[in-house]
Amino acid sequence: MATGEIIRVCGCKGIRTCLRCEDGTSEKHLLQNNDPIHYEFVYDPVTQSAVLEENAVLEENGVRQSFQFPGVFLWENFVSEDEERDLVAAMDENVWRQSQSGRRKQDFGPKVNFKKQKVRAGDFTGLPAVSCCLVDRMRQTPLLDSFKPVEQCNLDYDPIRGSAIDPHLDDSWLWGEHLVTINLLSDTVLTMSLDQGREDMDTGELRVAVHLPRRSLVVLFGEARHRWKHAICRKDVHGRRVCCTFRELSDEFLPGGEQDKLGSELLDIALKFKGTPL
Ligand SMILES: O=C(O)CCC(=O)C(=O)O
Ligand SMILES: [Fe+2]
Repeated sequence: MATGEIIRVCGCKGIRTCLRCEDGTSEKHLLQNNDPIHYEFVYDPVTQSAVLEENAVLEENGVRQSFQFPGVFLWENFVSEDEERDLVAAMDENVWRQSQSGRRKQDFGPKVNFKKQKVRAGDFTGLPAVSCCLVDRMRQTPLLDSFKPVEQCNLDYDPIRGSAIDPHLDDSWLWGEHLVTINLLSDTVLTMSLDQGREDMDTGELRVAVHLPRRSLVVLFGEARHRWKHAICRKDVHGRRVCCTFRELSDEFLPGGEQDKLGSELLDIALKFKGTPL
């Protein structure tokens, strides 16, 4: 080991931290407290709009009370309580690997190098057997009727580890239009954010809280997929939370695309549902 190299007890790298590596000697976590001006909205699934939170007195800054927020689809009670218990029990039979920001993960998907834009099957053995009926069920809604997941990533969040995921956009070179997540074991909030605000508002950051009930499924597509970043804030993890995110292929890997042969090989593996985590 090189002199001065820090031995970390967790999966964090670079600017990411969790409660285990914020030991008081690192000042990196202070970065997380520099909270610039932002405006808080709440997503209303009935009107599919973002509504300014109560008590917010922001109108004098030219901030609107609400705006349409397309690209979020919420399916409450997607899994039953019994299914939730069985799904998590099946996941816990497999190893959880340490990941960044206090998360743990299990991956079922092809071997990808996003920087070099290279993908191959590698050791991928397919999505897990327990997901077969979940995928059949999600395809019953028109939005997902042709959804073919090629990757599943399970994440485990725990308030004791300070688990979170920073605001980010998912890759769109390999992954397609719909990001589908099943939220298990506790309610949480998916925080959507737009750094520059909207043209018809002033310049502060905008945040829209999408409340995710336990056992619900959420789909991000359109603007909510490509323009708005998404995050799970540490303050919104109240108990153990496990989620399963399913991703489909982008057009480049679908019939007629430049890499359609590779795409169909990967889908053949994925949809046999015989996978074990990588
Ligand atoms: O935990 C979640 O619901 C979101 C996870 C996520 O955004 C990701 O894995 O890219
Ligand atoms: Fe994401």
